[in-house]
Amino acid sequence: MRIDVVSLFPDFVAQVAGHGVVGRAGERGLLSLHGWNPRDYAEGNYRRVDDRPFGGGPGMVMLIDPLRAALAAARAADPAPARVVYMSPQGRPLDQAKVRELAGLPRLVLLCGRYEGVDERLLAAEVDEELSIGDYVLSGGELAAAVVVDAVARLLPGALNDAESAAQDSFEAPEGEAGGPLLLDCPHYTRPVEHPLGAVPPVLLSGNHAGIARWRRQQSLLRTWQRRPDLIDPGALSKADCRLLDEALAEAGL
Ligand SMILES: c1cc(-c2cnc[nH]2)ccn1
Repeated sequence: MRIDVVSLFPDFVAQVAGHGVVGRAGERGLLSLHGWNPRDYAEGNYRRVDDRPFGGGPGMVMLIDPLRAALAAARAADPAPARVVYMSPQGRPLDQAKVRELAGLPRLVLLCGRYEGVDERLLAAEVDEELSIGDYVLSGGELAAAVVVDAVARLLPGALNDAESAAQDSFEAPEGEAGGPLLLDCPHYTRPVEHPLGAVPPVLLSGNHAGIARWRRQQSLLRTWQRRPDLIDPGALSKADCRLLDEALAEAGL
């Protein structure tokens, strides 16, 4: 998979590409990451990339032409069709389903804005979709683009080792449970068994794999119910999950 990032801060791309799962995906030939700086396509002595907003108001707006030229250069760098995504608070919230969709594409171009944003005419003409990583304003789209790059890289076949894959799966709908709820992860524990901060739940020390799987599922259901009830459609829960959740709620006195 190829990801091109259009940004006024190209070293940002190198930072993301050089570490962890993204770096390893690059080393394994699973992902190539490229940066394109609109300032390289800006004209005039000052190579302007922004200007004052029509209608007045604070801040600056990114100009159409440098962005358009950088996008054209990115598109032309590879024959595969590219999905152009603008990282913006006005975008659709990013979720794991969208990450899975993006990870299945041959190419992705991530457009990062700065200042007050980008001239709307560029967005209308060049952008396929806008994505938000949350309801807050950042200094620019680069950190949001890094989130997309990391989340997508983790889903590329061969990017994760076995332990990492297992951890990743805990956030995915379990295989074979089509439409099963996306649940929050269960609690995790490691040595020591006894600690001033508390003990490890005995079931995890029991060696009873079925019992451990049941406890983990129940904890995920309970945690999701308590922290992100929006992720659970009670009518869509399996009978087994309903029983587990009811039991956990009763035990918790909820
Ligand atoms: C995506 C992008 C942004 C953002 C871009 N520029 C300022 N904030 C915020 C949230 N999700």
